[in-house]
Amino acid sequence: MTDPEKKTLRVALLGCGTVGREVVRLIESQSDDLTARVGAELQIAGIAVRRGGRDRGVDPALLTTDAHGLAVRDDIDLVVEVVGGIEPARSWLVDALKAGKSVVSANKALLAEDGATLQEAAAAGGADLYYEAAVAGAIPILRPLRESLHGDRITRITGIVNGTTNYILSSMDSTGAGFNEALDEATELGYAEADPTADVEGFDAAAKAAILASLAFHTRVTAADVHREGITEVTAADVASARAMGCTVKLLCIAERHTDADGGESVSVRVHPAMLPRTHPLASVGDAFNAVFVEADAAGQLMFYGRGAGGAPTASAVLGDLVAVARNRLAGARATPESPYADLRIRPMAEARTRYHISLDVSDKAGVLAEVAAAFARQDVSISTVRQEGRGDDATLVAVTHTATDAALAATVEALRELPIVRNVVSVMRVEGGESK
Ligand SMILES: NC(=O)C1=CN([C@@H]2O[C@H](COP(=O)(O)OP(=O)(O)OC[C@H]3O[C@@H](n4cnc5c(N)ncnc54)[C@H](OP(=O)(O)O)[C@@H]3O)[C@@H](O)[C@H]2O)C=CC1
Ligand SMILES: N[C@@H](CC=O)C(=O)O
Repeated sequence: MTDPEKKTLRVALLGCGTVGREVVRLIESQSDDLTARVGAELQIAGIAVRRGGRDRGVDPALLTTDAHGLAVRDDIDLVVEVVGGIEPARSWLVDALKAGKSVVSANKALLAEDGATLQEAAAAGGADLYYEAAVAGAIPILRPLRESLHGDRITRITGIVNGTTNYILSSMDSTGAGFNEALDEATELGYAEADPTADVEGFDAAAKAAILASLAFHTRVTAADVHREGITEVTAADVASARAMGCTVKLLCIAERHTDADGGESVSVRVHPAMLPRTHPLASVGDAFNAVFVEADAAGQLMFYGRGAGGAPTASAVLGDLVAVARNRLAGARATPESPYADLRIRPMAEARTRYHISLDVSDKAGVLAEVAAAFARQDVSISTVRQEGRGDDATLVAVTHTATDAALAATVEALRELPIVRNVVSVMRVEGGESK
């Protein structure tokens, strides 16, 4: 409950791990400044963790293992959730919001799976729900989409939104590090999720892609609507092959607005590794940095860049939201939530227009090229470049296509697998940039 005399807002912190610890540090170390910016003191009234009895460098009297009890306690004004996962976090936040507590969350998995339920609870409780930290760590991207670009029409978002996979791919590219070694480093640095499968299999990026697409296109996109591929199949040979083409491999999230044949609109949202020309603005985004490239009708192209993972960068975004919800609360106001009014059709991946880089082990005989080219032609897929590496039994053909539907490209790969002269389809990867759709 807001104390009008003392002007203190009481904060329940759910989670005290990589991000939570930094939230505590920032609130404590900037206490006076935050009080001046908010107009009231932000006081941490309790901290929920899973395992009690550990020294966490915080006042032990604040610790509890009853997150739900803390979130709905009468004296709590603001709830910060930095635990992660769907349940029990959803139940805690729904009950806190219905009880009128303003909520700040970094939980992209929950927001992408069931943001609608949280928004309904926020509306029922007349409370704020802010989640800037859920996408791209410290980078302010959700607020620009929700506010600054609200008068424009966004057509496309291309992003690197997972720090762990970008760290792994950048290390493989620049130092030749192995996949597992780089993943261990990313985990040690606090970038990876509690279960890093969420990072390397693309679930984390897909959740962020769903949140970005929902805000950019004013429609409901959930994680289940996002085509998702991770980076576990990316090999050192793929990275070297990309390098030979003047490209680098990145895990991209791509959200596009389309005009359908009947004049209506649809959106496609996908996450997959892709070869990107080194001249592309996203190609130079290394380490655990993230970047989001936004294209809009009037604004043109914008790029948002910064630290996308790690305790302190993420806590920076959490604190920004905390100040915003605290101010709203003092003003007796609530931010107008984004409406999914556009209700756009979600296009399946098969309809997306992409390009493929295909590497084949072939028998180096006369007519091989013609047979391979015919397989592409049967699917109406046009080849942009083709080159042969090696000779005889070691011959490899590398083909890069022009843009075609993903369905036609996938069918081409299946047809190539059936050709007797193709010993092995060594790798298939999409290519982004460098050609209009
Ligand atoms: N790390 C990052 O770079 C970023 C993380 N995020 C998101 O922020 C959230 C937190 O991430 P992070 O700090 O890395 O995660 P951690 O795993 O480091 O911390 C999670 C915290 O939640 C606590 N917790 C887990 N289950 C419960 C439970 N049932 N009841 C009470 N407390 C519980 C844990 O307690 P205990 O300490 O006892 O285990 C721990 O303190 C996630 O949603 C993540 O996706 C967003 C952007 C970046
Ligand atoms: N595991 C995530 C953390 C931030 O969202 C990542 O690597 O980007």
